Amino acid sequence: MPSSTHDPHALRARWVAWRNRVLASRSFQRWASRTPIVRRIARKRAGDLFDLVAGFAYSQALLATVESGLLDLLAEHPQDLTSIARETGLGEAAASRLVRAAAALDLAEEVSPGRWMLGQHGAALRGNMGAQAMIRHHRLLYRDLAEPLDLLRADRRCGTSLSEYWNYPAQDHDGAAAYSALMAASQEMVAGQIADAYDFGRHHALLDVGGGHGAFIRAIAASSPSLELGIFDLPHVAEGAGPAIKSAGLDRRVAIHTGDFFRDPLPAGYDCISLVRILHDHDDEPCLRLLAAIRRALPPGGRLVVAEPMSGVRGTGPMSDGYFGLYLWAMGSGRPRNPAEIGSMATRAGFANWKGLSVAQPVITSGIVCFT
Ligand SMILES: CC(C)=CCC/C(C)=C/CC/C(C)=C/C=C/C(C)=C/C=C/C=C(C)/C=C/C=C(C)/C=C/C=C(C)/C=C/CC(C)(C)O
Ligand SMILES: C[S@@+](CC[C@H](N)C(=O)[O-])C[C@H]1O[C@@H](n2cnc3c(N)ncnc32)[C@H](O)[C@@H]1O
Repeated sequence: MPSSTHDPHALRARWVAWRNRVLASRSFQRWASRTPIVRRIARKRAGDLFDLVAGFAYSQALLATVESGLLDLLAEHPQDLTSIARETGLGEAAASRLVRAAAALDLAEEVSPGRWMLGQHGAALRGNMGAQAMIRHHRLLYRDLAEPLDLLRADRRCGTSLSEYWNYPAQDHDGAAAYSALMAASQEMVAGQIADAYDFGRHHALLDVGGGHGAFIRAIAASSPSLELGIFDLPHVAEGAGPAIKSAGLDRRVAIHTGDFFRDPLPAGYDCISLVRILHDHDDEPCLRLLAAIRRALPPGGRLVVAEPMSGVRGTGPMSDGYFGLYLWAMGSGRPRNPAEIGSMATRAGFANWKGLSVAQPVITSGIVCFT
């Protein structure tokens, strides 16, 4: 639609159109690349665009780094190519190609000629088993994204690798165990962020709805020792929570409730309910039903804590819309939402108000708390 003089955004659109014509011009690009000061911005922009183009190759170099065992191998002592080749089961030429790619991505670092250790990204990733599990899991996502436009054109995204993997109600015991293990592996980083941002110790009892094998509840149990705890999940998932809860010595403190949160009432007696990485899986209408069920289960003064990656939060960059948007599309339901969208759904479902939580690493999760 052509911009009219009454359109309050017309000025911005005209500026963007002008700016983009300039940026697209080869002669402007050549001028900017040669000109002091501007040249720095031009290089940065060109590098950013190259990274966007090469992202898949970077991701696969990352996968090879994780799968080859390089993260452990380079952790403590410098290794030369002979030992890298031997330990990764690659030929020397291939090992050299891999470790150089890893170094280019800051996963590895050449500490003396021909000897390698972990780089800074490599060091952070080595301690993060959740991120490593996700890197392995991305095989399914990349399979679904091989023809992205076909995926976006499809009305119903059933039959994708991710829709089968996350088919919650229809999963058999093994399928539920696989996705619960993936979630549990990545839960440590999420729970740590939320426990630092919200004091669960102010409550008497916390119910984690969609709590899987209880990784979130186990983390909160450690930081809030007087809290009573519960998990609610589908029967074939919750049955897997028992052994983990027992081996953590929490079987007297954690109640396991089973049911379908879209059909069955949630248990009463909890003054706090958490939804960790649940709402973004579902479209708006089922989310509203779930939020209304949670509101009904909470007593006066009760609270709901929602934790998941959210869009529009400073520090998240392209993570939410650029990654989770496509991930959830391939999964066949849900979407990333910003804190205000989730808060407004909660108020439509009967909550009085909400506020955002200040989370240290919003690339891992954001959070809001909703008040009855
Ligand atoms: C001390 C010295 C030498 C220098 C100091 C310099 C300094 C301050 C360095 C910073 C060090 C530091 C604190 C690093 C921290 C790094 C962190 C926290 C890195 C975290 C990385 C997290 C990653 C990569 C997480 C990835 C998560 C993914 C991909 C999650 C995917 C989740 C999915 C697909 C969930 C699916 C569930 C569903 C179905 C959508 O509901
Ligand atoms: C993405 S996982 C998140 C698990 C956990 N909260 C976490 O962050 O690691 C979604 C969880 O919701 C559960 N779930 C999905 N649909 C459900 C339903 N209709 N009723 C009860 N639980 C359900 C799944 O079994 C799974 O444990």
